Amino acid sequence: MLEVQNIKKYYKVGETTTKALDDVSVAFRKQEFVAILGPSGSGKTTMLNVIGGLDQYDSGDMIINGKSTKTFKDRDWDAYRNNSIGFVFQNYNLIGHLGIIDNVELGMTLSGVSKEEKREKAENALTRVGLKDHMNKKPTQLSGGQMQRVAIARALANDPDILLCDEPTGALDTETSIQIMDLIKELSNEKLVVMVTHNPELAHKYTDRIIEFDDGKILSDSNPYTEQVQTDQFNLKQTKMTFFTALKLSFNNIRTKKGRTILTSFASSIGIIGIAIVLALSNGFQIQIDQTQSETLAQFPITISSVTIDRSSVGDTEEEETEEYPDTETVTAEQSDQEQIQHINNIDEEYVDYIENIDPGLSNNVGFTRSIGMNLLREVDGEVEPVSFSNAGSNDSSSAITSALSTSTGIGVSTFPTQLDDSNGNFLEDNYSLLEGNYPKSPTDVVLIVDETNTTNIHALENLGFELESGDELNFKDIVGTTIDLVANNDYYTELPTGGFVPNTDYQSIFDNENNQTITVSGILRVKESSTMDLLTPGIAYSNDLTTDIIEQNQNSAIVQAQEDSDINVMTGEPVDETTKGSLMTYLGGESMPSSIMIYPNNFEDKEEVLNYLDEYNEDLAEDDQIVYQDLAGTMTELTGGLMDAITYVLIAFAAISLITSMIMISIITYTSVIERTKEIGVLKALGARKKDVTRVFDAETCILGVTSGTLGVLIAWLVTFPTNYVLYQVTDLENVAQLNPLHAILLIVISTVLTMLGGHIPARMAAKKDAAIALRSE
Ligand SMILES: Nc1ncnc2c1ncn2[C@@H]1O[C@H](COP(=O)(O)OP(=O)(O)OP(=O)(O)O)[C@@H](O)[C@H]1O
Repeated sequence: MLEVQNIKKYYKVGETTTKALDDVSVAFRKQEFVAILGPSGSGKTTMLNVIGGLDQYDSGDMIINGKSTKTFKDRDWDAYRNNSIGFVFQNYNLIGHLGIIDNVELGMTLSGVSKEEKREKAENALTRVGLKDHMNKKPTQLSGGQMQRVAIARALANDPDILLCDEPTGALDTETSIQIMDLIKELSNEKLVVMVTHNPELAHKYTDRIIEFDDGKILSDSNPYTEQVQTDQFNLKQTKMTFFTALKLSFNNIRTKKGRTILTSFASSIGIIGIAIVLALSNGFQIQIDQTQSETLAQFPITISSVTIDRSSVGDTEEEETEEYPDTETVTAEQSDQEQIQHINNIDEEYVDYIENIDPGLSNNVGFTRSIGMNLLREVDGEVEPVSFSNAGSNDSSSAITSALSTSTGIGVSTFPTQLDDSNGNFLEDNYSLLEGNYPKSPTDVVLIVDETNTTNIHALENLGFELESGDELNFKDIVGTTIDLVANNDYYTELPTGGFVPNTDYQSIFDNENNQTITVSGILRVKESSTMDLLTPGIAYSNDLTTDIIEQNQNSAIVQAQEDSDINVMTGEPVDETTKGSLMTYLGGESMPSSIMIYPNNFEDKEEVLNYLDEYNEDLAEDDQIVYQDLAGTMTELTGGLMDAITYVLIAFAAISLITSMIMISIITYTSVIERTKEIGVLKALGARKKDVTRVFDAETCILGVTSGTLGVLIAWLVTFPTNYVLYQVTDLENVAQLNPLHAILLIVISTVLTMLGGHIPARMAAKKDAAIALRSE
């Protein structure tokens, strides 16, 4: 059945070598009761541990059912202990946090026996040792004798061939000892029982065979046996503990130290709480910022002006190292910084076409600004007078600033955007409600824009010929239907014999000209409350088509032709430079290209694609030919977004420090737990647990701790968001700023679990490496 041949087991500590087993050879029968007797330190326990596969011999061989164990790997030894061996120890070695039945089932749990079978076998074993009525107790609720019975039941439960008992009655009184010995004697009728004892009397009374040990050698053997050659096939069923079993085992253990677990989880959740709150706040702030941005910034279009600033070139200009306060007698001529970053966009027909081809799904509205002068006349109270669609007062300098602002921001314009796709909504109808009259139907229909309080610019009305004081109220009907004559350049300007031009001042006669087009104020529009595109400045607004029509009509007019050929202002006779001439030509309608283009993306998200589309145009162009656009909203978003990100990262970094601290703490706690559970590790190993299984038990424990602390952290952080939001609402009027993203919450729990498991894994590995024999000897 079992035979050891020339087994040696030496322990080397420092200089001294202890020969615990010194060339021991002995064979055991399949069924007998063997006592190993000997003085303390003679090697009895070592012999038992070697036979039981808890300790490995240095040299020699052990043969089980004819099979040599020389080639045994760790997992074979684990399986051997689990399948073939039952251990009974002097001090019982029950696992305190498990119930009696769980202790008995443990070996079977390790080998993956089904729940029902396990329970049945455990109950049978407990019945056999006479503990049927105590099955539901905890080990601590039993007497010493009863505990040893549980240990015997545990050893029996998996029905091993060999029962190894190390001084099973050593801790018991005489009467209880007798009961236990009777029980073991009974078991020896069906199994090989090897019992280590100090007590020769007990050995002689109960056992069939006495082997005496001294100094690691066999002194005598009362009933030697020579093993016949066995042909039995020796098969081992590998043990395997599932992670779930490990979890259950650890959960039971953790349950016995609730207070410590709660405190640990809370302490290690602080890092998670910190990160979760930072994330919740930054998430909420970002949502607020994004909302505000997409609401308010959507109206900031992408602007393309003929003269613009090339931001990308800021800082590009090569600053030569120039000496300060030099002694030279020369002056260096250099362009100003502004000039260096100024970029002239050559907006030509090709580019305008390119813009008009933007996917209407991305941006359906494009505004073109053409600073053109219109020759307008209106009959007021029987008298014809010149009027204009301008908001400028008679001596108003602010209008220049407003118009400069509107060309760069796209807000406060008078030309409503052109729709790229007519079938898809209508800019005016979507954003402005009609108070009176009609939405414009033709290019010659203009509208009066009023703000939320039905107020419009007084100059807009004055310039149309209405006589008003500030604060006066005008009936809708007095405005809607007003007609204005638009006069062509050729009819409006008179050529002087000198070649100069002057506006004809006989308004009545030009007014009666049949060539004139009639412009009608078709309606009064007010911006809708829901509108995110409040672009038009209060006053008269007209379509881009009207300006292009006027340009078409006037492009070949006499005054335009004359101005084109001349370097003096044909109206004033003053000499003009290129730029002034350019704006003069534009004013007279001689320039058909817009001075600026504003693209209004449909929403904040589509803007990126529009920008890509614009970038594509520039791809193969030389730097000077590129069209540079301004994206004011983008610049602002980058600023705020970047700032928010930076703040978030810094705060998370701080919170992460506490996460690392808690990770270290968990390692220490796991380490303590490993020390505390050393005995348990020994027992698990004696029952056949693999290294992996032991690691698993502790990994499972840290896993539970990680999940608990992560969940606790997220839960606390979530609860904290309520008072935080309340306070923030009181202080800033912003609602629900702190919002814990569920995805972040889950991620944090996962991070907490992974980190704590990482922190606990090293102590867990240490536990697995513990020598089973040493672990069992520990107190
Ligand atoms: N892990 C170890 N490291 C070093 N020496 C050890 C180790 N384990 C046992 N020994 C030594 O091996 C010898 C045999 O020890 P063992 O425990 O087998 O003796 P024993 O006969 O069972 O003694 P006792 O009856 O007191 O339990 C002893 O001298 C002991 O000091």
